[in-house]
Amino acid sequence: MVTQSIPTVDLSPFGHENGGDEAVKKRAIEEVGRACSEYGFFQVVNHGVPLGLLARALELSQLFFDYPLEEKLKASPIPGAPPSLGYTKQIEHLTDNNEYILMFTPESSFNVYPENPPEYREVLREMFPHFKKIALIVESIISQCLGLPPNFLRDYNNIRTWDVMAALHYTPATDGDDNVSGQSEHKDSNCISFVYQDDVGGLEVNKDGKWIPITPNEGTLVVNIGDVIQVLSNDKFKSATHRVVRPIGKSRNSYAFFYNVDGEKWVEPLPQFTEAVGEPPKYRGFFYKEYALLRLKNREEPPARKLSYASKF
Ligand SMILES: O=C(O)CCC(=O)C(=O)O
Ligand SMILES: [Fe+2]
Repeated sequence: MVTQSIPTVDLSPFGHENGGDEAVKKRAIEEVGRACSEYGFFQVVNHGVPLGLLARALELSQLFFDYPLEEKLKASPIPGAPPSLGYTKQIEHLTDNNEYILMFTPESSFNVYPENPPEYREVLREMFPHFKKIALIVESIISQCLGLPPNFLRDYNNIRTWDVMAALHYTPATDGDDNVSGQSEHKDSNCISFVYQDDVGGLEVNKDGKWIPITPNEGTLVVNIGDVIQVLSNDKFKSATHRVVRPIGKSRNSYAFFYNVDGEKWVEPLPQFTEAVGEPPKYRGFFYKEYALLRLKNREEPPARKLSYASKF
């Protein structure tokens, strides 16, 4: 049996300030386009995020999450701060068994950092702008493979205050555990997500009803399309369903960067994928903050276009 895997794209030609081989770039853009319409997922190598930093960040996560709960709770979110920045452990009775630290851009005063290990705070702060940089590159590639100008999504989505980074930890499943879920199946509501996972594995993407495991590789970042791109592109690119399965006997650490749109942003299928090509919009428009709130409460899909005349279209 051939094991399916998601496509891997080399980003080295995009790292140059003044160019990079145009033909190689064009091929990479085509590959990303195929991956986004077939899988909603791909992997990138030569992404420019220093591998030493990623490795150190995973080590520090392991040290932090190994502390007693009491120590970890010292980094609890400030009550009322959006959206629970700092350390959170999923409530025991929930299906998903994970704990995490969330942070906004290092400039944000809402962030709550762990005091220990002492180096952790600086490493978390250092990681964020690297993810942001790679997100801008991938965003431009996605604009191009949607047939839009390279800066289209960047101009549409120019407020960076809703980007979120998560350091995630999954406790090991035990033999005979009837729940091995780390994160149950879901789609990401944001624009584009980036995941760096340790060598334990467990991230899986659903394609045509089958779960494809994403094999960890220390040089690789996983990229997936979120609901915002699915809606803007009127389903040209799909936000793929994925999940995390907890491996037996091994704890797992990962980092996720959720490249987002601002809460005040109005999101609806772009005319390029509707009027211009004679396709009806598949979604009605929404302010992103309303959708983000809805997704916090439940795991609904983007609001489908209602067929009644009373709807927006
Ligand atoms: O931990 C991972 O590998 C993926 C996390 C994820 O899918 C999410 O937080 O939305
Ligand atoms: Fe996700």
